[in-house]
Amino acid sequence: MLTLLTSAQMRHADQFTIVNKPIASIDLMEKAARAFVQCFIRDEFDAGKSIAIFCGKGNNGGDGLAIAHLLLVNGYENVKVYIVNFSAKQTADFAINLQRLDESRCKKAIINQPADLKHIKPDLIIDAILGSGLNKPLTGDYAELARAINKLNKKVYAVDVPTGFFAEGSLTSNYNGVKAYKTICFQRPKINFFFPESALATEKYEVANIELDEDFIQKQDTDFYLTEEKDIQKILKKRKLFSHKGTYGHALIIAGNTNTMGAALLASMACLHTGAGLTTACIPESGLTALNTALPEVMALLRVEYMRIEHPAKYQCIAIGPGLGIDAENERLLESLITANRELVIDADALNILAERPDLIKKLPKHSILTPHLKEFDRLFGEHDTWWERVQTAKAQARQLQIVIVLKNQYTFVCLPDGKVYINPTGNPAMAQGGMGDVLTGTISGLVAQNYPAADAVIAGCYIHGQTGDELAKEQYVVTASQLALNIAKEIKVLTTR
Ligand SMILES: NC(=O)C1=CN([C@@H]2O[C@H](COP(=O)(O)OP(=O)(O)OC[C@H]3O[C@@H](n4cnc5c(N)ncnc54)[C@H](O)[C@@H]3O)[C@@H](O)[C@H]2O)[C@@H](O)CC1
Repeated sequence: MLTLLTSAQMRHADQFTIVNKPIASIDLMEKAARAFVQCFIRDEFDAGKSIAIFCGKGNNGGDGLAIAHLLLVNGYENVKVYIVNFSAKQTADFAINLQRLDESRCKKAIINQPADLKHIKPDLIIDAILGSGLNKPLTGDYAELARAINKLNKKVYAVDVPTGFFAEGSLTSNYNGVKAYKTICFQRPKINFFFPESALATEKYEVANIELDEDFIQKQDTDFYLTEEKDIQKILKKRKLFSHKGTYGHALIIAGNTNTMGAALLASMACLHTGAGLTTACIPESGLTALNTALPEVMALLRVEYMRIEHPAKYQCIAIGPGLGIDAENERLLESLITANRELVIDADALNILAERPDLIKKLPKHSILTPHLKEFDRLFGEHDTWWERVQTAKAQARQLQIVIVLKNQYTFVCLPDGKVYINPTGNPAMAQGGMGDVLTGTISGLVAQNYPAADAVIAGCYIHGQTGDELAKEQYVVTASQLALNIAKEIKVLTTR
């Protein structure tokens, strides 16, 4: 798990490295500039392009000056630095790099006001005006300058963070900073890169390693972690010799209705391909033929019969919700399962039923797993203006109710009962189609059935689900839910044998 740090924590990591490595602050800046240039050159190898580097007078600007020098050294002829002179304050490292640049043949100009930008027509822009030192929203000349840079409509590479972008905390939808094509940030991604509103500030990001003290960084107290492939490899177990279907658990998927039987099929299919020993789908009678035809390995239990079962102890996992419908009978069923105090995987319509029954939310069995998307989440826990606020609520509810909340998005937030948030890095827009959530529920259920603890099942389930989609998207414009379900077993094999 990669710890994700706030800007203040990153500053501590910088300082710790400077004192303990030891390395002079100016040399660390040089290292950052080198790391940036290495990434930049990989993308933009045409040394003939004209590059405008906008530098503030803090350390972000200091990086920009060092980058200018290194680009010249690397044969980029048309580099020009624009010093943004809106404040008299400058840092010591900025001053040293300015002196170094004065001694080189780099072209330089001063921007005293945003209007000075009028006649600039570069091919590329590097934004090093304000970095992680941002302490208030952009106003006045800075906001004006950001607007003018955006109006140039050029490819912008941001150093560490785009000017005006807060690395953590609530992001508003009226972002007024520099809009970057790519942000090359140092050592760690910023927490806010995983929040949807960041799309207004940067299309993508790349992390450049500047050799800060990793031990120190990993030990920082944080609520945010980024899941890595090696974490999943540690979680997943190989199939055992002499094992049989009973070894891998029995999952009950309560899903589907007259017009939504597909959801039950998709969740059951994913559960099967994730490796549950037995999968039973609890469905309405109208879905029997479909189930028996499409998924011969899955057993059927008619919903009316299930109503009579009082002790669902024979299942290692019970999932409820995909395509379920929100009628009174399903509400009674959900209530009886919650009252039986068995941990559940709760999705889709079961979440919608819960949203109408706050009394049931309070009684949710500990270690239950909720998998809402944005709208389902807000129905459950109230409207939120920003994703940051939404994730704060998810963290608080997961802790208070001692449940796992899987807040689904491009980067899914897995909120655990201990208050920690694990951000899932896999998945892609080709997966944005109906049925994907049903497949995720089935994947998580398959792992719970195999006796993985709730947190492991969810962290691994989200990763496998996204990774399977990423592999398919390499060759496809869109990935359908059933294709994804069918490919899960292949991806788990890759993860357990790599
Ligand atoms: N040794 C270090 O600390 C390292 C720092 N690095 C760079 O340093 C950056 C951080 O540098 P700084 O802390 O000097 O800060 P910045 O260069 O981001 O900002 C400079 C100053 O701008 C002012 N400011 C903040 N918000 C403003 C606003 N809305 N309008 C106008 N002025 C505003 C603040 O007073 C701040 O000190 C990182 O993003 C990174 O690029 C890298 O060189 C790696 C090493």
